[in-house]
Amino acid sequence: MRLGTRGSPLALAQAQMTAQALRARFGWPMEAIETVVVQTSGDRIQDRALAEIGGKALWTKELDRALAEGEIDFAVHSMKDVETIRPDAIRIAAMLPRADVRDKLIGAERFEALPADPVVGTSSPRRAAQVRRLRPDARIILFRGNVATRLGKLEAGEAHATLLAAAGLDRLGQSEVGALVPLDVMLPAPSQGAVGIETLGGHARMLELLGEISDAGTFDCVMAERAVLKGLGGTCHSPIAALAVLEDGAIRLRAEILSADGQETVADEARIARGDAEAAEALGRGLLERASPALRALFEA
Ligand SMILES: NCc1[nH]cc(CCC(=O)O)c1CC(=O)O
Repeated sequence: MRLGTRGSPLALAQAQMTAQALRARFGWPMEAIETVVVQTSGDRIQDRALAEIGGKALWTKELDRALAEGEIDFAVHSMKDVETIRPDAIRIAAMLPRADVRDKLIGAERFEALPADPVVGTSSPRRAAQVRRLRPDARIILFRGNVATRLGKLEAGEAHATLLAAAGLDRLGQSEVGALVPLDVMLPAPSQGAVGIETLGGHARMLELLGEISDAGTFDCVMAERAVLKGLGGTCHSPIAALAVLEDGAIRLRAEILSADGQETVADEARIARGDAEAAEALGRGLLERASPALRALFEA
């Protein structure tokens, strides 16, 4: 079976986790799964913000094509990097159990410990807005590239601090890096910490096999967060955070949108049934209805 993945160290680590989960579940030998690395435009273009160059499709379109053309049987993605609306032929077949969903601050123990007028490197509109909410004196500079590249920029003194997902650091064996940011300080991006596996909707055997290693709780929570994004018409231009967690058989869903300067936050929370995408979408739409015209405009681009 051929597993398609991007070639970044994080993507390769996630691909290995997925291959290992399949081998363990079915008792397959090492050679049963071949890893096929597909370079994506997102990996090639490093000097501009994702939002500027075409959004999340840059991480998926080459893998989508490899699936469609039968070069790979399934593709492994960070769910955070997978657009809300997928091509008709492609199905999210499974998700691995979710890791730590929180962000980590690297460069200081807490935001309050940063010097006056701190320079913070990130390319995420959500993180930039959440940082500015806490530290209006912060200056945000663009940090892109893989995890090692970003840590290298920090090391080189280009910024006082940066933010990375704990999940990515953990998967790269760098759990000791950075300080966990509490959820009430920074609600994570929709789908943060989740690894998803896609295949063709017409590939029945693959859908069935992948279903066997899927974590149903993670799947339902991440789908709820993606539905919030859909309700908002959100893209990677928009500062959006959402987190769903299982609670007594249902889902507790929290979400917020922020103005770029972090001075306006609209947040909401609801208990919804597992699988109720409509309720999650409605929560997203509700945020927009309560936003100022200026904030709403961020979502109409
Ligand atoms: N946008 C890049 C990206 N996509 C997924 C992760 C981390 C792993 C995850 O959230 O599952 C990262 C890096 C980061 O935000 O630190």
